[in-house]
Amino acid sequence: MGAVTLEHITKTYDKGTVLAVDDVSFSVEPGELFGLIGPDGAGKTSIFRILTTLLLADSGRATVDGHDVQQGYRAIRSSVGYMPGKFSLYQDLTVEENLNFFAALFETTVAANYALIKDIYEQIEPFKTRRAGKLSGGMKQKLALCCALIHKPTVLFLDEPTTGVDVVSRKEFWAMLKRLKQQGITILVSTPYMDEATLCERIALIQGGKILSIDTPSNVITAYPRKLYAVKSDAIHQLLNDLRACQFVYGSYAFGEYVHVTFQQNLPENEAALRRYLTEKGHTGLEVKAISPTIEDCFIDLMTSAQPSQAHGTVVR
Ligand SMILES: Nc1ncnc2c1ncn2[C@@H]1O[C@H](COP(=O)(O)OP(=O)(O)OP(=O)(O)O)[C@@H](O)[C@H]1O
Repeated sequence: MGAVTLEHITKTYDKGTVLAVDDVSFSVEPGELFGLIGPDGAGKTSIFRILTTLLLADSGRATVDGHDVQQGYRAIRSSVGYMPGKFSLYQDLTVEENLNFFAALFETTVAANYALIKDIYEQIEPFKTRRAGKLSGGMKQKLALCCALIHKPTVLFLDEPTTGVDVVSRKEFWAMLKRLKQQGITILVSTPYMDEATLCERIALIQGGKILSIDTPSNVITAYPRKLYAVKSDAIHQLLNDLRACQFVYGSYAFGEYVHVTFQQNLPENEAALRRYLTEKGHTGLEVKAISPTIEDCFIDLMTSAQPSQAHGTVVR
């Protein structure tokens, strides 16, 4: 049995008018580092709250560590670690006091489980007498992770742990997760950052409460069904408009300094035809090159397959 299983979980809010989680099923294997990847409002927090027994699903069944989220909620609460998306520690308590508090809550001590948090705690130890509210984003995140780990959980739920954290701290954080995984902890992590997807062993891409794909990041990329091009010209806004109006273009969206473009059909003559079309439209400084898709491109393709009207979206990085 998976360390975490969801079968047809559905969750609505506001008397059924807001569908937050739509018939979601997946399982996470013991010891796996599994990512739930999707934009704001996709349903990630709702799923985490259901799995950590803080929220009841409308329908479906879910288990964590073999315990049903409804009948076995006590067992789940004592065996999982949860780091919510919003900073949830006591701002007025010091680093040390927060840690001791969470240890006491689980009837253990910091000393008893120090080995598990040592690597992470050593980085914030110089600030152990500082109030949590006065820590930087990266340090708050490390303290929250220590508190989530202090009772040696078997499954760790991390809801958007790197949101609002600087790039260096994000990198360090993922390195910490890898080390935790090596200790046999199952980790379910959510993130809106598509580039973090490749750091997970398997990912579920989620949008509008629905799972679009579940696989390893490399399989998700291999399954990308189209040839993808990066296009640039001196007039990027005009370029977006012209691509949108082009009959043989399927999708186009801004991606950094380029526009990513796919075609209605994967034909060898597409590239030359696009160059001709854009030159006739008066574009200068034109660059058209075939590229490999990223997870973000895969996400956009899966999303537009579900809703073709969104083929010409705008992604700003
Ligand atoms: N308590 C609530 N009442 C009404 N609607 C809610 C509530 N909580 C979440 N929602 C709605 O449910 C949908 C899914 O929200 P959820 O927080 O689960 O997504 P998320 O992927 O975690 O996004 P975010 O990072 O923005 O929290 C959104 O449309 C959200 O507005």
